Amino acid sequence: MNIKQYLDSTYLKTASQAGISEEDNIVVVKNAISEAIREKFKLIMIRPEYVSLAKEMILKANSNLLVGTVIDFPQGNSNLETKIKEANEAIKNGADDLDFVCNYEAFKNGNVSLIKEEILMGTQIGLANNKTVKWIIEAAALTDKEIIQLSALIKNVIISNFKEEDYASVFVKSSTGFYITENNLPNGATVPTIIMMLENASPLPVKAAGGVRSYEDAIQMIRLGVKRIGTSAAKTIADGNNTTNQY
Ligand SMILES: O=C[C@H](O)COP(=O)(O)O
Repeated sequence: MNIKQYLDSTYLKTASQAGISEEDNIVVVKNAISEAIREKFKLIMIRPEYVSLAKEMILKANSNLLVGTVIDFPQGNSNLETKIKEANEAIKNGADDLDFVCNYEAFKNGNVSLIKEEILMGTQIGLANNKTVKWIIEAAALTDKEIIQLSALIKNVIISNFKEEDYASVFVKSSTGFYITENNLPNGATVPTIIMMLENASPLPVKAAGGVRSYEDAIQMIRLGVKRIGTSAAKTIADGNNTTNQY
C-alpha cells in the first residue's frame, strides 16, 4: 500500500484567506505543486485559476501527478449554469478531477430536483471529458440523516444514469475543509461521517476530506474503505509513512 497514491494534496486558500499578497499566494501554490511532484502524490488540488500553472509545471517535470480543482467552492449555491461554466473552464485548462460542491442548502430545503439535476449534468460533463468527478456533501452542515440521504441520492443518480464502468470515477466527498461550525465542532472527515457515507454511497467511492492531519488519521480512513484523502497535510502524512508501515 502506497499511502501517497491516496493523497489529494490540497491548497485552496485565496490570497486574502491566507492573509498574503496575490504574488505570495502564487508562490505558495507553486511550492505545493513542486512538493506534490517530488513526493509523487496522487493529485494536487488547487483553485481553478491555478490549474494551467500546475499543468505546465507537471509537463515540464514529466510527472504523472494529476490536477484537481473545485467547482462552485466553497458554498455550492450557484445556479447550474454557473457550475457548468466553471466545470467547462476547468476542463479547458486541463484539470483531471472536478470536485463540485453540492448545493447542500437546497438539499436541506427539500429542493431534491435541483440537486439531482446538478449531479446529473455535472457528472455528464465530467465523464464525457474523461474526468473524475467528486460531489462534496459538506457533511458538517448536514444532520446524520441528511448525510445518509444525500450520499444515497448521489449514488442513485449515478447508478440510474451511467454505466457500471463509470462508477469508480464518481466520488462522494465529505467536506470542503472551509465550513465553519458553531462551537468549533469537527467539520470534516470524522469516523462516523465516513462510515455513513461508505454505507450509503457504495458502489461509488468515497473521498475523506477536512481535518485529516496525520498518518494515523489517514490510515484510519483507508482502513474504513475510502479511496482518496483530501488534505492540506499531505507531506506530514507521507512522512509518517517513513517510520511505520501499518499495512
Ligand atoms: O478538499 C480538501 C480540504 O480542503 C482539505 O481540508 P483540510 O485543510 O482540513 O485538510
